[in-house]
Formats: sequence, C-alpha cells, structure tokens
Amino acid sequence: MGRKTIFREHIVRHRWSYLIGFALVTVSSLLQLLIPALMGRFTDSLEEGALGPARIAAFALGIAAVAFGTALFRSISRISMFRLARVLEKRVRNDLFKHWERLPVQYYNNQRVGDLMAHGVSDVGVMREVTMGAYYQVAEAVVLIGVTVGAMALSISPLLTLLTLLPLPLLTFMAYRFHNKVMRQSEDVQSAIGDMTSRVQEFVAGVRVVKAYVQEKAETAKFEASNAQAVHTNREFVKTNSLFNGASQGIVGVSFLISVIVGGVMVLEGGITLGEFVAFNTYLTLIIGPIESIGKVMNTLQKGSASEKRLLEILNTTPEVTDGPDTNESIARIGGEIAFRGLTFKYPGAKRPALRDITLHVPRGSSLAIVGKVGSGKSTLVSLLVRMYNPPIGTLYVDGNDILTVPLKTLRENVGFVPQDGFLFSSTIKDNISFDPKPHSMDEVEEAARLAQVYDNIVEFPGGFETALGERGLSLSGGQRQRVSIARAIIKKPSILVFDDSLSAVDTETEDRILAGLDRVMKGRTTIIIGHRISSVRRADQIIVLDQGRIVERGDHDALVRLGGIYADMYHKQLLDDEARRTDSREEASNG
Ligand SMILES: Nc1ncnc2c1ncn2[C@@H]1O[C@H](COP(=O)(O)OP(=O)(O)OP(=O)(O)O)[C@@H](O)[C@H]1O
Repeated sequence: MGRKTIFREHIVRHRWSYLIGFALVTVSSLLQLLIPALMGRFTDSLEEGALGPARIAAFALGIAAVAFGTALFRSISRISMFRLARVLEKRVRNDLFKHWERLPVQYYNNQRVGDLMAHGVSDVGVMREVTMGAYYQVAEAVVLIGVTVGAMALSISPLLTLLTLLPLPLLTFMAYRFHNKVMRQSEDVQSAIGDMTSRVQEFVAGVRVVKAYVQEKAETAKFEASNAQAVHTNREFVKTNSLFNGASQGIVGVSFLISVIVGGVMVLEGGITLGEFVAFNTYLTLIIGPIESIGKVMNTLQKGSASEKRLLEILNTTPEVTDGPDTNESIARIGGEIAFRGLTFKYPGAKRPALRDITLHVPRGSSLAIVGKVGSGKSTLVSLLVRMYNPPIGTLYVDGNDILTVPLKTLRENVGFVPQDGFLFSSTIKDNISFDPKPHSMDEVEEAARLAQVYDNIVEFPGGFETALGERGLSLSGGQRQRVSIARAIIKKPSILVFDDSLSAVDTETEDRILAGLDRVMKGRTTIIIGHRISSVRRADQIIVLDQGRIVERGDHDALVRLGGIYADMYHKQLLDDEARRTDSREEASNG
C-alpha cells in the first residue's frame, strides 16, 4: 500500500504548529475588525458634532495601534507558515531523490531527464506554494470572512449582509467549473517545460554529434517549437486564470453595488446610521481581498493536487528489484561461483527474449569471456548478475544460492561492474575511483589507478588525483575514462569483476598490461570480460559466443579456433586486419 497523501501527512505531523499559526491569523483578523468599528463610531461622532481634537487624536491612536497589532500577528503567523512550507519542500525533495535511487534502471529507460527535473523542481515548488501561500490565505480568508460576516450581520444588519453576500455562491460555482480546465492546463505547462528541459539536456549531451552532422539549425528549430509550445500552454493557463480572476472581481463588484443601493436606502430611512453604513462598507472592503484570493487559492490548490498526484505516482512506484521475503540475510559474502541454469530472459514489454536457454557454469576464480554480434545479449547477461533486472526464479545462482535470495547490498558490494559507457561523476578523479561505501586510503586509490594503467596519465593532470572532472572540469579521453572506471571497480577488490566491453577504447598494448595486472589482483576471484577484440578475450579460461540470445559456441581459445565457427571467423578476420595494418605501416615507413 503506497502513500495516499503528502499534504495531509504534513499537516498532521505539524498540527500544533499549524494550530498556533491559525490562532495567530485569527487574532490578527479579529484585531482588523476593530478598524471598521472605529471608523463607524468616528463617522457617527463626526455627524453628531461631538469630536474635539483630543477625541480625534484618540481615534487616530486607536486605529494606529490596531493596525500595528494586526501587522505584528500577521507577520508572526506568516513566518511560521512559511517555515513549515520549506520543511515540506525539503522533505518531499529528499523523499523523491531517495526513491529515485531505489528505482530500477528500467524506470529510467522510460523517463526523460526533463520530466524528472520538472517533478523535482516544479512539482515540489507547487507543493511549497500551496503550503506557504495557499494554506495561509485559506486560513486568513476563512477566519476573516467568517468573523467579518458575523460582525456585519450582528452589529449592523442581517438583511443587508445577506443581500450583499448573495452573489458569492456564484464564485464557488465558477471555481468548480474552472477546476478541471486549470488542472489539465497545469499538467500541460509542466509537461511543456519538461519537454524544453529535455531538449536542452539532450543538446548538451549530444553537442558533438549535433555539430559533426551540422544539425544546429534543425536543433534550433526543434527547440523553438518546444519553446513556442511552452509559451502557448502557459498563455492558455494564464488566460483561464485571468478569466477566473476577472469574473470573481466582477462578482465582488455586484456585492458592492447592492451594498450601496440597499445600504443607502436604509440610511435614508433611518434603519442604520451613517456610521454603521461606513462601517459596513469598510467590513466589505476587508473581505474583498480574501474573496479575491479565494479564486487564486483555488487555482493553487488545484495545481497543488495535480502536483501531489504526480509526485505520489513516483513515490508509489514500487522498485521491482528489491530484497524480498526470500532474501537470505545470512549471505554476507560472495565467493564467486556463478551458474546459469536454463535462463531465458525477456525485457519488460519486449516482444522477444534477449537471452534464451542459457546454461553455463563459471567456477570460482575462473575467467569467462563473452563475444557476439551487436545486440546478441552480452550486456543483458552481465546486467542480470548485478540484478539491474531480475532473472526468473531458479535460473541464476551465485555460490549455489539463487541470486534472488542474495541480499542486494551483498551482491553489489561484491561485484565490480565496469559498464560500457564508463560514466564518471563531476567530482575529482580520486572521488570517482573511491566511489564505494567503504572508505579507501590514497594508497589504495593509487594502486587501483596503477593496475588500471591510468596512474601515469593522472599524475600529469594539473591537480593530479584531485583534478575535477565533468561539466566545468577536465574532459578525459574515452580510453582514460574507461581506465578510471576500471580502477573504480578494482578498488572494491570484488569477488566477481565484470568488464562490459570496457577495454574497447584502449590500445592493445595497454589492454595487455591491464589484463596482466588483473591476473594478480583477480587471483581466486571470478572475471567476466565482454569484448569484441580477440586480444581481450583469448586468455579467458572459458569463452562463449552469443548469437540472438543463445550460446552457440563454447570452449577455450584454441578449441574455438579449431571449431571453425563464428569465433574462428572473428579470429581470422582480426589476424588479416592486423597483418594488413602491419603491411601498411611498413610501406609508410619505407616510403617515408
Ligand atoms: N532495456 C531494454 N529494454 C528492452 N530491450 C532491450 C533493453 N536493453 C537491451 N535490449 C534488447 O536486448 C537485446 C540484447 O541487448 P544487449 O545490450 O544485451 O546486447 P549486446 O550484445 O550487449 O550488444 P552490444 O554489443 O551493442 O553492447 C537487443 O535486442 C536489445 O535491443
């Protein structure tokens, strides 16, 4: 059962603070009521000619004191309400980020960065707006309107009060009519902003491709279209809002008209005094603000409930990959024996399985290499090992335990995964290498960098290991990035080390050195290497060839070459390529 509400939870948690805030608003509203009463009495005294300088000064002082008191209580209540709104904003953002971290990679395959940003920034901002402005305005409006209407009816005229308030139910009706439209448009605005943010994000990420393919104009056109859409939806939203606000003001105007006509007649007929008429209109002026703001508050609350709905949808998305009732908490270490038993795996929503009937045994401490064409299922196979996705029950075992029973933390702490893209964070090289829950000494960081053959590059950077990477830091070459991400995996001293085509951007000599270094580190540990080059995979104890998700060849290098299948083909082609390259460079050398 997921969370059903964010607002209510927040109000209940902070009920005492809200009650105090509400009490303060009430006090300030009650104080404010004294002003019309004073104005009424002042007018009557003026009419009676009973005003001397001393009484005028007393009235002035009284009004000033009341105004000061009102302002004081209002400020205190505002400050307390605003603080609560910031508390909610902080909590929801933290909850959202924590939840995002728990969601599986599949979730991110289906999300655009812009939309995530819109939730994290705009939706949470709307929630704050609601708790900050709207709650305060609702509290103020309810108290002020309630108390003022009471004062108008009891102290002046119930009939006049009833008549002037008659148009107000129309306001409620209009708010109801505008409700759906405003909700829909608020969603349109958020999604248009998300669209535009995604465009910018994609442009920044793909700037090299855009430039290389001279697509600046096309990208600008796409951005302009997104921008125009964002402006259009916003304009529609503002139009609806303005229409609503305008109409609500018109209704208030009608109230005033009634007050002037009916109230004027009552004064002429002696039903109420002139002072009471003045007081009545001052009361009416007092409630115009809150009545007007009710229109705005309705919109904010509607926007707020739309944002709350979207945020709850995220917060209630259950992470598919989690520890469950079958998790065996006593598994605290992993030796490194891996067994696939008839594993067939289909991505959620995919038509065909990405892996079919995989049966494979990788003894502890041995090495496995996986080769195969693009899209043959290599990355899928290893991503199941770190449970980026869940394999079917009873198809994948680690140390004889079904992987679904191994606690996620134990599994991921013991598997060093070097992904294909070698993503690095915009922090220092040292932070990137020691990216592990366990702390690591500088010696360990340096040792990992040496093994990954990137130490010499790093010490040449201006800040050495403290060099900042990423957006405003240094850009590494593809090969350097791969080696830093290899160091990040090595430093964990994992029981299983997985390289997902992560030696592709380094030259064969460096690759040899990395693999030779690893031989030492990986003694007694299991290594899995996905590669396209024979040089990366030939030393493995066991090599499998995948084709359309099936293992079609298996054996060691010599056996597979003898078999004369796909692997042997790859091997001979690469031998020919190497030979051609050597001939080219010999010719260049003799020509030069
Ligand atoms: N998240 C996903 N959702 C649906 N299908 C996917 C997903 N990821 C990969 N696939 C599909 O699964 C199949 C195997 O993909 P996989 O990435 O494992 O291949 P690969 O052998 O690692 O390819 P490459 O050499 O390009 O890395 C492909 O058909 C691919 O389109």
